[in-house]
Amino acid sequence: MKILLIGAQGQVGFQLQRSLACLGQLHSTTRLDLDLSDISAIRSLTNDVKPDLIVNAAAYTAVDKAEQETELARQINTIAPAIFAEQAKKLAIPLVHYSTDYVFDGSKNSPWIETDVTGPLSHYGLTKLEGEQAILESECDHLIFRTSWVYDRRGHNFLNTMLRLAEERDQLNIVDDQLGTPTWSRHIADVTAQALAQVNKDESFWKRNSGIYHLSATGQTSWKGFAEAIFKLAEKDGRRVPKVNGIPTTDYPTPAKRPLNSLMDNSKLQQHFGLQLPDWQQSLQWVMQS
Ligand SMILES: NC(=O)C1=CN([C@@H]2O[C@H](COP(=O)(O)OP(=O)(O)OC[C@H]3O[C@@H](n4cnc5c(N)ncnc54)[C@H](OP(=O)(O)O)[C@@H]3O)[C@@H](O)[C@H]2O)C=CC1
Ligand SMILES: Cc1cn([C@H]2C[C@H](O)[C@@H](COP(=O)(O)OP(=O)(O)O[C@H]3O[C@@H](C)C(=O)[C@@H](O)[C@H]3O)O2)c(=O)[nH]c1=O
Ligand SMILES: [Mg+2]
Repeated sequence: MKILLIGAQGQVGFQLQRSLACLGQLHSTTRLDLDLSDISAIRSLTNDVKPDLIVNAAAYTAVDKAEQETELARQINTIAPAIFAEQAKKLAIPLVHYSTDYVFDGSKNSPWIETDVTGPLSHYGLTKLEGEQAILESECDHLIFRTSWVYDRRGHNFLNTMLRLAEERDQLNIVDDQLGTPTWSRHIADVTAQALAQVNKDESFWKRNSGIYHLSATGQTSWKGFAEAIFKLAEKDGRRVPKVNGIPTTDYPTPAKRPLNSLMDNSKLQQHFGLQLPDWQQSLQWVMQS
């Protein structure tokens, strides 16, 4: 099997290079090989590579900047996935894609399920939602994993922001009324590979399983709770850590609005693939020790 992996230098894409390696021959691209704002380049690359599967881990993920760079965010998060889906349908191959908790408005009092009504608060969330919709409308075989609060040792993420700020500041004000679940990019990649490993055993795999899946770690916290867990582990490691003050979202104005409740119910993932992620604190410990 030949797998075309897009976004191989991102948090999830980088881990996918490792996780997908045993499933087949990988053709990985980064921004240098394929600029996703170039529609004709997307079409010619997929036609040239002739993959058996496309995995798109690229995205415009700068949530606040997306409020300004609206058109670029739309090109990467909506148009590019639409073209991949169109190509997948044309070549009769499946597409794996990732989306976000930010498609929701955060108003629910319990974890979000896949069929809940969406209502993005930010332009990033809107463009990601429209990317999902384009894939569904294309009617290609697909898996869309909606994940949340992704972090890793490398890349732009909350963990690395906190470790950087710890060097610079004695105190940090962190919002404590946005709830969610930090999810290690390695586990997103592992779930992707383990779900795909089930394809060959099941002739009706795509017919039965095409759709959206929530995919986050187990447990829940706030951004303040995430920061405190990071600093607890960093302190054990002998690093200097700042004092963390909890603040409401209203005291931390940002260009993009974020959902108050980002919690995701992962039952559908368990039901279809028998897969689940460990508790977020366990994963954070592994990441910090690595
Ligand atoms: N990060 C998070 O917290 C969350 C992410 N997700 C979703 O998960 C998926 C993976 O995200 P994650 O790995 O964190 O994202 P990253 O931001 O780490 O990686 C995204 C990759 O996309 C690439 N990219 C951006 N624009 C272009 C372009 N014009 N042409 C080619 N490549 C481009 C980036 O390249 P470059 O490095 O050169 O900019 C980067 O390597 C995405 O669909 C995202 O929306 C969902 C929930 C949470
Ligand atoms: C740096 C900092 C952030 N915050 C708040 C702002 C925000 O509400 C929250 C998280 O900030 P960040 O900008 O790191 O996170 P953000 O970019 O909103 O993270 C999101 O990224 C996209 C791609 C997703 O899909 C989401 O799942 C989510 O992971 O923490 C503080 O309260 N204090 C601080 O010092
Ligand atoms: Mg961010």
